[in-house]
Amino acid sequence: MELTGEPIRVQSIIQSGLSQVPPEYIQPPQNRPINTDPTATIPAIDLFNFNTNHRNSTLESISHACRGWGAFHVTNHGIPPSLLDAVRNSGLTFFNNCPMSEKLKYSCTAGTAASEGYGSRMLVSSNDHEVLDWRDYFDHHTFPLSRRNPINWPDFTSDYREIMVNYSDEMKILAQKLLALISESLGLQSSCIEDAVGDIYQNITVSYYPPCPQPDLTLGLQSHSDFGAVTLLIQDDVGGLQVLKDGDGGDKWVTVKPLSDAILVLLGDQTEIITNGKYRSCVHRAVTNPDRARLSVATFHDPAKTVKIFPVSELINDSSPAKYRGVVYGDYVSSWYTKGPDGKRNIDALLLES
Ligand SMILES: O=C(O)CCC(=O)C(=O)O
Ligand SMILES: [Fe+2]
Repeated sequence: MELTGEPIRVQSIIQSGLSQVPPEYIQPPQNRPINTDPTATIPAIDLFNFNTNHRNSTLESISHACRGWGAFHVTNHGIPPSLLDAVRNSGLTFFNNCPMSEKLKYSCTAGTAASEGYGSRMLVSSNDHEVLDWRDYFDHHTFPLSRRNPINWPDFTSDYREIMVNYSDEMKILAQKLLALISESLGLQSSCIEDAVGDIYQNITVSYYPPCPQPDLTLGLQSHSDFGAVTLLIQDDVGGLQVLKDGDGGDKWVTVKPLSDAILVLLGDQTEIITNGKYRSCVHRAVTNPDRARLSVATFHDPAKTVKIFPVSELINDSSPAKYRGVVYGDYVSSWYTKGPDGKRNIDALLLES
């Protein structure tokens, strides 16, 4: 999602045989991947295929995970493991086997935020101190259907587009079911959060993190929270995703250990606003390693750019006044692209005085 300049793919840097990362990928000391807590594990919630007999205990687990982490794994979610594998394999085959000259034909448009296609760098700015991510990605526009045009996606493997379409459909249904459970876990009508979001805009980003010769100095993806409603993420067995967890001894980074066939649910900033801060969006980042390329697939579910998001009235009262001012989603996204997260959660700009 780089907005300016000639794109450089991280994979081509590594293919050139460099033993040190170029200076623009070196993080300042305070952002380097230290301060990890090896003992903590993010919650895993068994959805029992949405069997209503388990609903109450599931709601309780969701409430707990959303308050404490803003992230949790789900198992028995109803998506066939073969589809998760097919998506991972299709992504890996594209990044590993498709020649760079072919991949570049899909380059996303420079100068346009979140444009569809093959790219690198998470964000931009006019800020000279910007540090780049050790990551390449492919972004797919998938919902509403008017945005979905599989002709823009790779066809390096003959079933790539079909698999992505299938995955997109399944993820949207799962996201809707999860938003219903998340609403109910707050005592709200099951449609509450989805009603606030409106028509779901879905993007699927396949991220590829090449091996990095200096993982202690770099980040695959800098610290951020996703700005939409909910992200569903799968990764391969390499590992490298970390979530920020608060605790008595201060904030610590916790590695999300790959859990076979599970899907990671990450709450985004709009869910934090809608729930008036009862549930927090999850701050996360990706670290690199020197040995193996890593792949993840993040499916974002967001409001339309024109929708105004604000805390739902049911969660506002005298003892819990509105915490955030309303924001037009498109304005929220543009402010992020203009300023970048810059160590501060973007959402904090919306905090009302209490
Ligand atoms: O690669 C990962 O695990 C994280 C990806 C991510 O956070 C994103 O694309 O927003
Ligand atoms: Fe993210």
